[in-house]
Amino acid sequence: MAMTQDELKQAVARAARDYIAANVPAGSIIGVGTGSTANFFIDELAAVKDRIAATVASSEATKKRLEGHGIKVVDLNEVTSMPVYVDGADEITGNLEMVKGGGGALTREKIVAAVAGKFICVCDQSKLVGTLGKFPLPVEVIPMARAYVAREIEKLGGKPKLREGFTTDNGNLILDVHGLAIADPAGFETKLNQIVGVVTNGLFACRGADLLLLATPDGVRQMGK
Ligand SMILES: O=C(CO)[C@H](O)[C@H](O)COP(=O)(O)O
Repeated sequence: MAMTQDELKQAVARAARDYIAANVPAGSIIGVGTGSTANFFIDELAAVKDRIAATVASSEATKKRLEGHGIKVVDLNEVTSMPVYVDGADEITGNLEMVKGGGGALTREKIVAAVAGKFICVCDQSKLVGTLGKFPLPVEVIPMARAYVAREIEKLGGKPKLREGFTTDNGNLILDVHGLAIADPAGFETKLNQIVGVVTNGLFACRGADLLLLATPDGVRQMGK
């Protein structure tokens, strides 16, 4: 019988847990992402929680779920060394460039990932794409800059749509940018960051993932290292 998407997410979450148990020194601090795949990972991490010192959460939702399992969560400012950050993605290429932020946690995700030695992306095979941009690209904006940023994004060829009724953990808004086919992810990431009022965009290409664990019906494939 074909595996469901949730079964694939569960399988990749287990593979990430096993990777940590085998490769990350005992007593490490682990960065943890946001979303449904990250949630499966959190549930798996609970089984090896005695091996890790603590975690850093990329959202309030993740913090709540980690603490629900009795896993310690610390403030990123207390952390100087974090070997790995584990998170999902909305899209990822074979070069391990990603679109993230479907759950709206992109800014904290990018910050926690920046501190980590290695970004481990956990996905089911539906997320692997040739070109990024079919999934609307989330851009977090300061509320007073919303209309200006939207006009500037239109000049770059995107169609921004305000995520209605949504406020980020940082008190900002999300514009989801439709109609993109992103040929140069790192260049476009940098260009969007130049627009005044943009806090973060959901392209993770200047710093992409280091290792992709990709769940397929034939098992979990590894790309990168
Ligand atoms: O970037 C994210 C949240 O901001 C998630 O990693 C991304 O949306 C993937 O989520 P899921 O695992 O639920 O498909």
